[in-house]
Amino acid sequence: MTKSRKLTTLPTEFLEAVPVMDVLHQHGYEAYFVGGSVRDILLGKKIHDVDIATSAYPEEVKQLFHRTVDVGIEHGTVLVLLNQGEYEVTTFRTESTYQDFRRPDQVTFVRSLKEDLKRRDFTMNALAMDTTGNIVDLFEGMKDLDNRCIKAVGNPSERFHEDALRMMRGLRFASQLDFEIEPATYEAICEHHSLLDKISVERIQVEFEKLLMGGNRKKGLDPLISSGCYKYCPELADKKENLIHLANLSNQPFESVELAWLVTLAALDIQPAQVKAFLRQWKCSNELARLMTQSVKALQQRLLTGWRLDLLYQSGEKVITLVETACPYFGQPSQLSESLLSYQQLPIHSMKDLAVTGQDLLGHVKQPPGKWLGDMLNYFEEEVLFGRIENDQEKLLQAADLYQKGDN
Ligand SMILES: Nc1ccn([C@@H]2O[C@H](COP(=O)(O)OP(=O)(O)OP(=O)(O)O)[C@@H](O)[C@H]2O)c(=O)n1
Repeated sequence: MTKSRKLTTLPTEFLEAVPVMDVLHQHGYEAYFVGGSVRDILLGKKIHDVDIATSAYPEEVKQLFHRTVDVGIEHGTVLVLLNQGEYEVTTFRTESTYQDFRRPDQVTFVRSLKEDLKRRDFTMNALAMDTTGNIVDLFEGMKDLDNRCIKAVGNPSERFHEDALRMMRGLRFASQLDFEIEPATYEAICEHHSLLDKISVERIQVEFEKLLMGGNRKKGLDPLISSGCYKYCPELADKKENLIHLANLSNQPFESVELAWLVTLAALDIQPAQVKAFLRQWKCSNELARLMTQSVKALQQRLLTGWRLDLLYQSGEKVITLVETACPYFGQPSQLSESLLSYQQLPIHSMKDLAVTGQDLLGHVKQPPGKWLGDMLNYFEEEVLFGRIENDQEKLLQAADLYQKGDN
């Protein structure tokens, strides 16, 4: 497929954007599809959004369309609203000086497609496609796609000095696309990994998660470790051995980001009490941190001794499902349906399921509300869960009398 220099049929995502490009053409400007969508369509993958690059300057783009939004005008990007769609149109540009290794210090708008493609990270990302499906391939991107190879455009050191994140992007593409990193590009990553020091955690996190979620994770993790890039990922600098362990687990793709983090945290031997601090360094959400704290704890126990009743109860279906799905990565078969059944068969699933409420107890015991009430409910919760008292109102009220007498 990638041998062809022309796509015979354009998918809808591209066709819908053609009217935008037609307007640009009618006014004498060039316009092409560029970036990830061109790469992905040539690989037969699903397209997210299409990016359009043009020789028109941002102000010129804005004059041609009734409805536009300045989404990143300093970098040349204007959002064009046409018919029912929204299209990012970016002026051809060069990015000359990158003093902070992050963002181009100086964007220069140019009229030449070649100049624009030449500043892009990898040859497979430096392809352009016109509205008829013709591929413009100035840097042998098609050959590299065919060879399943990630190769920097031009001099890799220059590309990584321009934006150090590109090294992490290269590793994540290796995992996502199941591609090899070309030797000179890999060597430059080894040489320049410390430039990642300047990159924000948020951007590294995005690439790391994509790497974990890729179809061939090992292909991204191995060079992440061997190149030294891992040292610039939060909290991983002294985790080389654990990362190797992670890379050598089953390479079965993760079906969710939560599962990816759970297996990663367990392989890295992060203890439940450390999970929150660890994920905070990664700028992950508090919600994920809470879920992972519970899940790491439950996974440890599941792998060691199997589920305990109280842990099933505290975990709930979401954590049980995650943990069971993680088990095969650590050499234990998943017992998802059995564990969910055990959970469903618990006598209660929360305190709300108790056959008595706080109000019932207040009415029965005839004591002003106080700490005793919470203690009693906690006691009943445990007794009912472990089957020592039946979840029946009458039985619980009798038990309340005994409890009051200190007879529990
Ligand atoms: N650090 C970067 C980021 C992006 N690009 C260029 O900008 C395009 C669009 O970038 P982006 O949307 O971030 O990534 P994609 O390559 O489209 O991949 P994906 O959508 O899978 O993240 C890339 O293809 C590449 O040509 C680049 O050269 N250097």
